[in-house]
Amino acid sequence: MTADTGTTASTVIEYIRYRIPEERSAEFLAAYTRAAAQLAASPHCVDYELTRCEEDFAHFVLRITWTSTQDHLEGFRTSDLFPAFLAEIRPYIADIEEMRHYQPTSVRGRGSAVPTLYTWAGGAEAFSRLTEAFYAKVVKDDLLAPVFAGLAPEHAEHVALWLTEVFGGPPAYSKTQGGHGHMVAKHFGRGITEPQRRRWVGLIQDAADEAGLPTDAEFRSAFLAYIEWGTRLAVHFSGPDAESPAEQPVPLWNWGAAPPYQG
Ligand code: HEM
Repeated sequence: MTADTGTTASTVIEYIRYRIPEERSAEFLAAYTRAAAQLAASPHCVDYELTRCEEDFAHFVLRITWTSTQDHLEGFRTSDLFPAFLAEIRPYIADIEEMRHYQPTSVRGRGSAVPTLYTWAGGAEAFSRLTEAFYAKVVKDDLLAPVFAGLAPEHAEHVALWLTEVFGGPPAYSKTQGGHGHMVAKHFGRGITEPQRRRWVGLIQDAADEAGLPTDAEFRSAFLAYIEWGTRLAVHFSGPDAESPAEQPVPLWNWGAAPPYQG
């Protein structure tokens, strides 16, 4: 899954370094503001950002993530968008100091400026409280009790470990139980219905309230997005057409469009 970064294995990052004399920097920025409309419209462009050096105002770096080098050179450059783009930036071509494509390496990640959903929720104890409250409801529920008949005593804690890992906590589920494929396989053949899925979604939200998980809009919307995604996968993989998925890492869920509010 690439939801975390919005990029795929073949994406490439182009860096263009400019040195623009102070007296031309305003027109340079204005030209790029217009040229950016062509990048924004290109299906080959993932994202772009023009930055200016704090220590030396003459230095600018434009970073463009392309879906691939070939898509940049043969897709964007031969597209209808390119002539308008080139017309804007042509006056600055002689000011380019470097223009090359860079491949990402495995050295990448996030710092801790934004807490993980796991930390925000209250850590491992919060997820244990959540699944305990949840399965206490499940075993009394008319639609779900039959699905979970003969539930293993460790089930609630396993699901807590899973959620802990998905929301950015320690990788305890994949270390002690298995990866995504292992978890998905637990749902094979169970024939989960849409009403049962809906009830699961409703009860886990009730359990989140009861277990004291944060109620802010940003956390709950990200939490619910995962629950929607996960329960819909569970229904799919419990059905007659399900095939074993290739083993893949546990999905790492993150904040949605709204980051946490830290007043
Ligand atoms: C976000 C949604 C879901 C998550 C994160 C989730 C998580 C898990 C995990 C981690 C396991 C394996 C537990 C273990 O290793 O012992 C499991 C098993 C199971 N899940 Fe889910 N699940 C989800 C949705 C559902 C839904 C919607 C249903 C049914 C309505 C369901 C029914 C079951 C059943 C019956 C098992 C097997 C329990 C057993 O081993 O006896 N799950 N689930």
